[in-house]
Amino acid sequence: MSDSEQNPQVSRRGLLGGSLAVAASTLGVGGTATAAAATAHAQTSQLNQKSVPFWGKHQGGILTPQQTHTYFAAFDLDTAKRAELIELLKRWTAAASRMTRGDTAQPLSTDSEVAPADSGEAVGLSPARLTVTFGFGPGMFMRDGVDRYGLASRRPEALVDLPKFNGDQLVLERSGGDISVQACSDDPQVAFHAVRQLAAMANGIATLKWAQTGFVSGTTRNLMGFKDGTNNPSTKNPTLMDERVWVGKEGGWMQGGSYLVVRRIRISLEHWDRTNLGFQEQVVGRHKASGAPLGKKHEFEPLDLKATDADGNLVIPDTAHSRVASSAHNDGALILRRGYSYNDGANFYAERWPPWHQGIMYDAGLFFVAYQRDPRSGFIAINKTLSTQDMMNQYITHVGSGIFACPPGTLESGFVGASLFEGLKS
Ligand SMILES: C=CC1=C(C)c2cc3[nH]c(cc4nc(cc5[nH]c(cc1n2)c(C)c5CCC(=O)O)C(CCC(=O)O)=C4C)c(C)c3C=C
Ligand SMILES: [Fe+2]
Repeated sequence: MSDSEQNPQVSRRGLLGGSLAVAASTLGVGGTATAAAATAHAQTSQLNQKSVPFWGKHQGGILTPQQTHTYFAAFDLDTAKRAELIELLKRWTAAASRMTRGDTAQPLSTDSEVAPADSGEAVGLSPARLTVTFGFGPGMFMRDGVDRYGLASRRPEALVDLPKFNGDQLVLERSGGDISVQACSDDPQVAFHAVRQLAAMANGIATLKWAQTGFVSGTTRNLMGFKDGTNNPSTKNPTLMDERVWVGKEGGWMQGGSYLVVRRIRISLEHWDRTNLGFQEQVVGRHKASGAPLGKKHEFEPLDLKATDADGNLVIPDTAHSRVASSAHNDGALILRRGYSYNDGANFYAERWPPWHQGIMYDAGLFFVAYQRDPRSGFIAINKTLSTQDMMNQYITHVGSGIFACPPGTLESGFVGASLFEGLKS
């Protein structure tokens, strides 16, 4: 978390919006209802106008309370020159710091003979808690056996290539990437704007490989209708975050950073929606309405993995998702999940076997996002178990994937990832 992240500041535009709203309520002409509405508006504005500081010990967007929208992008590097890569990271740092405080990506000129340095769709909008989180994929260190930037010796041991998991149906066009950029904001237009500007500024050095949008509701229910994220480790516990999310001294230049694993997981909503409520709850291991573990009343009660019913059967089935993913079932593995639902429309399908069904299938599911100190004892350990034991596998398919080393946060004098290049011979 950036140092001042727990105390987000109201941006310049936020102050303006808030004070205008307060002024409206003071001038209030229509009695209490109008005043109350204006106050409510002022409060909403205050909330939406908040900006999350960009500079700090850790990158924003990891422990930041989850924003409602994401625009994730993976880039491939085209340049063969380290200096150009560094130049890109410097440009991106400056632009991201500007945009997170509600500014344009680059200063605008009034010269009508040149294309605007910012596309402009976020002008006048609040940053809405925009964070931009950068990560480095394996291809930054070595691609096709070539050490393009003299960085191979700096590839962290923990940045492994993800193994193929049981049931994976990964699409290359939605997987991998040399650099990841994840913009999160409470305003989807702001999130897209941020990535769009960074992509434009990368011209000639890096190109967009794939992108994914996502959303989450205030109730935190995913597209299966279940509360998601309940049993996440608490981001309010700094000792736990240091143990499980932030890379420690062992990581060298990555100290203070974190490893990101993303998976585009398609959910067969048509199949799920025809599944009885009772079986849905068995699959997840939790009650649908309350989010409580099976056999319990409240969402945040701990899972009792040993509990049995009157017939001696496990209350939380041995293949229920919550059990199979739990720390207790995975040698203590723990990750910080920050996933988003995605909805990319619907596709026509035609089966080529009797009785030759045709129809429309949603392309929707979960854009799974997880941060951890070490993916080998985090995502990989848990997903090895899930991919072979989870009852939910009847309904989900992993179709996209990526792993990235997200460097520590940046000081105002530096740039994102600066520690990676320290002490390198030119
Ligand atoms: C490898 C890690 C995980 C993948 C992949 C994954 C996919 C996935 N999960 C849901 C919905 C839920 N997951 C829940 C809990 C949960 N999931 C994981 C890990 C992965 N999930 C963990 C570590 C946990 C916590 C387990 C525990 O200790 O209790 C839940 C229950 C509520 C919660 O705690 O968040 C839901 C619901 C979907 C739909 C999905 C793929 C599409
Ligand atoms: Fe899960």
